[in-house]
Amino acid sequence: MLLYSPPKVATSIPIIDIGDSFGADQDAHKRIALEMHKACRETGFFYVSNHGVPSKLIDAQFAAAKSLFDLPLDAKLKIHMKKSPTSAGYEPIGGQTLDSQDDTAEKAPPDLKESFYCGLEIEPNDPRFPKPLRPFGYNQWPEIPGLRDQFITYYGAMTDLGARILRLLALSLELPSNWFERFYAPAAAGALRLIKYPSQPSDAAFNQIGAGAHTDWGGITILAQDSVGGLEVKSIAEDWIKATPIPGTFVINLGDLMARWTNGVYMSNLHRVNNNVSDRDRYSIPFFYSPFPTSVIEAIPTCVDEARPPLFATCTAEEHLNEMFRRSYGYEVKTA
Ligand SMILES: O=C(O)CCC(=O)C(=O)O
Ligand SMILES: [Fe+2]
Repeated sequence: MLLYSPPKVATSIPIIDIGDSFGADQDAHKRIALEMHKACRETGFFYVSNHGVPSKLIDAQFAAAKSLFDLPLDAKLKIHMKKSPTSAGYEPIGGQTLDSQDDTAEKAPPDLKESFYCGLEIEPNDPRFPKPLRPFGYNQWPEIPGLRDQFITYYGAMTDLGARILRLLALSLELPSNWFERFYAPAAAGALRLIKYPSQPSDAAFNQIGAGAHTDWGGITILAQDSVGGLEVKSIAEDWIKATPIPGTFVINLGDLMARWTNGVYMSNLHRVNNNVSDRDRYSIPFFYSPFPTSVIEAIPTCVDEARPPLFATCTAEEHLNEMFRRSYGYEVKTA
């Protein structure tokens, strides 16, 4: 059983080298898992280095992002996410208010960002998806040569890395390394997102920033960010810590479903993006690696005991994600 002790105040986000997870030495896997365990209790954020994703592939994904956002607005609006039954596509500036998770709080202004989502590219008659299901298929691609192939390759690299990190997280919770796999079958729910944050204008509304404070909703997030900076993470002492860009790393953070699985032992932490420090646009590429929508999420055995009864009600992955989508976009996803 994992003994619950109060988390420490973190002043920085650790860099965890996961290179040894590619080798066979199980003790090395456990050492990495222990580092993750600490980070997940302190902030729910860590960087990974030696992750195995080629820098060329990441650079090409940023180039693809730039070419997409450089399209004229009318070309982007033709692939608006509201036109896809799985909400894959383009989100214009002001389309989402991430600081909206508390349904009862005063509404924050919408985010100063534009974005694009794609899900898993599927064949038309894939028996796993008889009806539209987020985030599977119904992707809308802009007319940019090679863009779809680039996305599919990057998406594949992200699902491989996501599965690797989940195996380490399972070890970090004293579970067999394949423990999470059943929840990611018959397919992992991976949502690949591109975001462009304009430099915040001086006439932005009070409290209007690139992305308002929010937690991520799903399993884990794998974030590639450019060199501009602006991502900030809440510490337990209620300070905001900068997740400064570090070349060769991804930022990993845990979503709400991981907090539910771990009965709150691991943190799904608040974060926000503030692009008021530079006069440059900022680009980022989050990949949300979540369980299959119908997976039932409840506290895992190593995180519950008499002194720490389950904190969250049981839910399906889809119920939680759809509710959070509704709060931040102001409409319901109409998938099966
Ligand atoms: O752009 C970033 O650095 C973070 C984006 C983010 O938090 C999100 O899309 O959930
Ligand atoms: Fe986020």
